[in-house]
Amino acid sequence: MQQRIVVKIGSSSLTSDEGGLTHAKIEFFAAELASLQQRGCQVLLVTSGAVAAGFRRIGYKARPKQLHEKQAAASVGQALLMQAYQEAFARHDLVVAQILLTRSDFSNRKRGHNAMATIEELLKRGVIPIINENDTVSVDELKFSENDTLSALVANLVKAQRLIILTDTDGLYTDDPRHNPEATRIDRVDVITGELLRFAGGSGSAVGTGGMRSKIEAARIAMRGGVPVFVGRAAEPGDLLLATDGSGKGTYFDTTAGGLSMKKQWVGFHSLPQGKIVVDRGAEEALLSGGKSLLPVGIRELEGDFHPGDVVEVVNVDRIPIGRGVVNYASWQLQAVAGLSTDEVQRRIDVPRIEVIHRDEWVAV
Ligand SMILES: Nc1ncnc2c1ncn2[C@@H]1O[C@H](COP(=O)(O)OP(=O)(O)O)[C@@H](O)[C@H]1O
Ligand SMILES: N[C@@H](CCC(=O)OP(=O)(O)O)C(=O)O
Repeated sequence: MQQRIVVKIGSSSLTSDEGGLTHAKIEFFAAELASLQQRGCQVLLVTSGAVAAGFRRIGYKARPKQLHEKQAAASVGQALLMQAYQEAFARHDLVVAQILLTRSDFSNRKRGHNAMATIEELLKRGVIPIINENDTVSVDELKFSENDTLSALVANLVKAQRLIILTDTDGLYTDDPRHNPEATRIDRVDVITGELLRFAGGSGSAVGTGGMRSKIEAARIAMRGGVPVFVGRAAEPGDLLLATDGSGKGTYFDTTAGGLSMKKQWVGFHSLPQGKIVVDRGAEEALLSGGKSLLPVGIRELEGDFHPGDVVEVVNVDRIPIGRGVVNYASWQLQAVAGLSTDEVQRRIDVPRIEVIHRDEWVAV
């Protein structure tokens, strides 16, 4: 089977801090991706840069902050970005396709399936799908904002053999290397720990948004989907091939397990939770360490109006999210039996399954 590689390029690698595309960089990356394709890989590109490419053209002095301003800048910049990619890839006889996605395209299974079918067809025909968030229609509370998360969801969706996140630093350091010259690079990560997350700060440039923090979060999503990740830099010709082969300038996040099933990935990362359930310490332990299902007895409170089959977020008594799952109860039913023993629940209401969330439909975060 052909190797399938998703490459994500951040705004900081494509544009200048003052705004506007750096065409030499686009040409460099197009050549790098073309060499990967020539080697027989199927290549998908997740690109940022629409806002950064467009803001100066429409009169903003710096990257705008308000949502409607960013959307206006993105709608101008996205066209400029695609034009630049189209011209750069044409020099390598490659055709590109524009795919703009929102979070709801992943949460709605039919739309996700359609996007997937389109991408498969494009790959079959040797076309390079170029994916960005559909910035002009994304609403604030559901926005990806940075494209790191989007690239991880895409990598999981297409079952990529590797996700390569290219940025302006050569990997994850023990502190932001722009501010701390003593920081040292971490070459390999097997498990994403709290300490690792504390190393990672926000964006170091005037055009990037997520910083290293969102790259680690994205790596976590991809690793759970069974996709190994590289985060680093490609600055010299051949760097992308090196990154693909395991000797790139950056940090490798490895996976050992085969990854979650598509159903569990949907529950854990794509779905939009319709409510929230607060569980006590015993239930938290049963879900996280005991491999058990969630029963009504462990429920403290709930929020939201949900129905059987919806996904809800589960939080502990400190309100820290611990996972998500598919509920077997409507919120009004659960309200009536929260905290009660199984016998008591069965005396009071008639539900087809006693588990509030079955362990097969539960994903820890
Ligand atoms: N621990 C860290 N290691 C490496 N880079 C870090 C770290 N913490 C913060 N950063 C910053 O993250 C930046 C890359 O993120 P970002 O600006 O969002 O790039 P992109 O536009 O490529 O997504 C780096 O330039 C760096 O300043
Ligand atoms: N969709 C947006 C992404 C915004 C952004 O800055 O992302 P990133 O550079 O990946 O942190 C754009 O194209 O401008």
